[in-house]
Amino acid sequence: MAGLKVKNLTKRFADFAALSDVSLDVADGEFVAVLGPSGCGKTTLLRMVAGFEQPDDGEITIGGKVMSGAGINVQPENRKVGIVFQNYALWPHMNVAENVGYSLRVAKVDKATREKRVEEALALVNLQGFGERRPANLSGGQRQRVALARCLVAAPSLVLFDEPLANLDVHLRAAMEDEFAAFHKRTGTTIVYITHDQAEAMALADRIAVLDHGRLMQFATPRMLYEEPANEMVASFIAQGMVLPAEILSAAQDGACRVRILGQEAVLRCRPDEIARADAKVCVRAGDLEVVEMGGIPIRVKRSIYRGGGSRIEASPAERPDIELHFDLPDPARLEEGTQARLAIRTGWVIPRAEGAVR
Ligand SMILES: Nc1ncnc2c1ncn2[C@@H]1O[C@H](COP(=O)(O)OP(=O)(O)OP(=O)(O)O)[C@@H](O)[C@H]1O
Repeated sequence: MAGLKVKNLTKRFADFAALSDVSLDVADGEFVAVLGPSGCGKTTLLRMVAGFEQPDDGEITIGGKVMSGAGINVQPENRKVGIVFQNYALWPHMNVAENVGYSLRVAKVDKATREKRVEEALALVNLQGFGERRPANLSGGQRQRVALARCLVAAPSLVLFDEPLANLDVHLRAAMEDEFAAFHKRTGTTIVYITHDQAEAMALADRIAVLDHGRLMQFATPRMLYEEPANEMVASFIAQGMVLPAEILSAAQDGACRVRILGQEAVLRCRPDEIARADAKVCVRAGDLEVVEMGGIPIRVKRSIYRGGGSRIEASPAERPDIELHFDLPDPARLEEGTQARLAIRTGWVIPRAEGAVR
């Protein structure tokens, strides 16, 4: 296995920058997800790591060896990078063992070694004994596991997953998430997992790199992204955070500061270097808001959506109809459309000053 270092990577298509100055350090054996909205540059990054595309600037190192960089361009087949695609494209006329062993046959590996390595690869994905089956007689999840075994048989030093679950139904996705997590634990393979599904990234990855418009917004653990987003993009992208204007009334003390938000004072978590300022933005989440009888922010309910066991309420501050708030109201409480209520902010995070800060 091997780590991956991406340094100041830039890729332009004509004068459009698909990736700008992206740096990532993936440790040996780490599971990293690359997450971002459509068109943010995920696939471009993956294609460059795999060697299908050359960067305009920057360097890619795998296992300590420079693969792309000034004057260097190691061919894809020599990078020892395995890729599992969304569209697993198994040969329908070959059985599972033949599919998995195909690259070894092309490389003229002898039959006995081939059979042993195919058996080992199938064992890694929990498909022992499936060698004789045809792809048509497998479930979608089993086919995806064959695709994984086919990539593992070449003993890659790094495995790239390109939205591998995008074609599967919800139940199968959950089961495959468990499979991938178990596979990673069992093998310690270094994994870079491309997805636009944040629940998937949160569930699987040790760390997540959030991309937007070709730039790295934040590279941190799932918990850190949720609790301490580095900028407004990450705050609103992860778990539908609400970004609200605020005034910081006191500098940070023990990781918190006093803040005025929509006329209400609250104590929020913040970076240790936070200072009093008028132009701040804070991130609050549905669970940070609570309906109160007195005080709080006066709101008007716009919509109530029943979610089983409670409702998701969408509302706006009475004084600021342009701002969208949402929170969950457990049964039996009800707040119908047009109702007025009051909301207290129990906690939240002061978004750091530096735009696009990366940690
Ligand atoms: N060969 C190309 N020529 C011109 N523009 C390209 C090319 N490949 C990608 N792009 C552009 O670069 C940007 C990033 O594309 P990329 O496929 O990396 O995004 P993505 O994050 O993988 O999106 P999605 O989740 O929709 O697959 C997009 O705006 C895309 O249109």
